[in-house]
Amino acid sequence: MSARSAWPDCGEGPLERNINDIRVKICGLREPEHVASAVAAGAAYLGFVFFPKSPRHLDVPIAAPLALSVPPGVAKVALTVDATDDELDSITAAMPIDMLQLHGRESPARVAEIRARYGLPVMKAVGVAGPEDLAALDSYGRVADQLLVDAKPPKDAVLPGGNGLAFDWRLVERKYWPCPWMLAGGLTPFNVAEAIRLTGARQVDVSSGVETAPGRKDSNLIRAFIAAARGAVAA
Ligand SMILES: O=C(O)c1ccccc1NCC(=O)[C@H](O)[C@H](O)COP(=O)(O)O
Repeated sequence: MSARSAWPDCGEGPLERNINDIRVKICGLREPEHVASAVAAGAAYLGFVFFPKSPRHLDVPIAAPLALSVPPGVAKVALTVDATDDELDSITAAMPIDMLQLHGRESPARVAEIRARYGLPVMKAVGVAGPEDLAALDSYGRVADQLLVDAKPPKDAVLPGGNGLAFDWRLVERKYWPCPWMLAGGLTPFNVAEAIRLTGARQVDVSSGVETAPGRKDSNLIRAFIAAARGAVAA
């Protein structure tokens, strides 16, 4: 993947993909079985969470073999929250990572700094609850390789993401930013097609919606989500 190209090279992946396909990211994977299910079902990105307060958190020595098991063509995304350089160093030194997802309060300057330091594409998560949140997407869109347009967490939430909450998709209906973007927040196998149709998103991200309990992924739900997303037609 080139530095500013946010699109992983899917040409040599286990599944042939069309450039027009909806790209799916399954986030918060912890078990080899679920990594394999997501890959076989056609996920374009797999997310590994490095945030100790999360039920999806992975210690680096546990994450490394999982990341190494991912075939070429499927992007491995390391999700961190306001990580220090030391923390990012330890993740990137231990396993092959294709993209860094920043899910904290990283400033645009910090996004640019991380991008330069690691030479990896960076996806910045931005929480949306109302129209006042949209300006941040413009500013981060100028420094990040991708935007993750996610639901803003409730004020008392322990997690800054992965809360299974949706926002009003009409806020981002047919919006364009300076870089590619991914829709997230409360997506499930049952609503993802409607979310794609309404927003025009070409990429979607899910965590809670393919779980039976926080942190417990389910292969059937993963397959159902990917099939529903890739079957959706964004008008
Ligand atoms: O998933 C987590 O536990 C998590 C922890 C800390 C920061 C972000 C986290 N997840 C972010 C994601 O990428 C989720 O996929 C995204 O927020 C959507 O989550 P969900 O609404 O649960 O599908």
